[in-house]
Amino acid sequence: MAKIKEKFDNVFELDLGDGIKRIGTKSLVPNKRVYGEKLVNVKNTEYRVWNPNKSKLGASIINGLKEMPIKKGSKVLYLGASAGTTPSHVADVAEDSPVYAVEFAPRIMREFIESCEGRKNLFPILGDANKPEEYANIVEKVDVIFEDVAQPNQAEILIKNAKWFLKKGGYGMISIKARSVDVTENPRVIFEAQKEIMEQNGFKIVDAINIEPFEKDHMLFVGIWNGQ
Ligand SMILES: C[S@@+](CC[C@H](N)C(=O)[O-])C[C@H]1O[C@@H](n2cnc3c(N)ncnc32)[C@H](O)[C@@H]1O
Repeated sequence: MAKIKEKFDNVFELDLGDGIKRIGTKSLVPNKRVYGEKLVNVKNTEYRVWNPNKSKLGASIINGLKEMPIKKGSKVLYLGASAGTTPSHVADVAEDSPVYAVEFAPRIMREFIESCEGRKNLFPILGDANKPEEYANIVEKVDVIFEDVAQPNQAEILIKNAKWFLKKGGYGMISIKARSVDVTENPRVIFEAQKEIMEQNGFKIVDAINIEPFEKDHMLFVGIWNGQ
């Protein structure tokens, strides 16, 4: 019999009795898988197992994220939605609050739109995260910006979007892929440099998680926005 414990708001530790550490979110759309994830029923509630190999946010939670800024009721701007793996879990956590999810590749966007079916709080936006002004007519002020775009200017994209959309005291969460910045440089040097860009532009970094072994040379930073 599976056991369940709430780790963070709307994020659950699932014990399926096999000794493997798993987390999950309540299925907002029961019986619907987004990326082939396992569905587990406990006491008449269905949970989707959050696969850390396919989600950097999932990996960060397994690897010891201190606090989860995305909670029930958080308004979220998600940059780099891809086909919706992590955005779907974020939408489960936010529950009845909007998650605006930006993706710039039209082919992936079509898959993402399918995964949004039935999810009343997940809003797909075809757009370039470098140009927040282009979706400013859709997105409102948010509590959290989550970014996973794997681009050379990752930190700058977060700052640009924070200036438009992040509430003062809100959180920026960013997955930094060292190889997208510079394949030849030592990843630690890149992480420090990206962190410094955030600190010099209005973020106070409060958490930093290395997400190996799930993803090589990736860090997740969490920062509080001072509002500029
Ligand atoms: C690593 S994948 C994201 C995976 C996704 N966050 C998840 O966990 O399910 C990065 C995505 O960011 C998108 N992307 C890259 N640059 C972007 C930009 N400037 N604006 C919007 N999307 C972008 C890519 O097309 C790709 O789908």
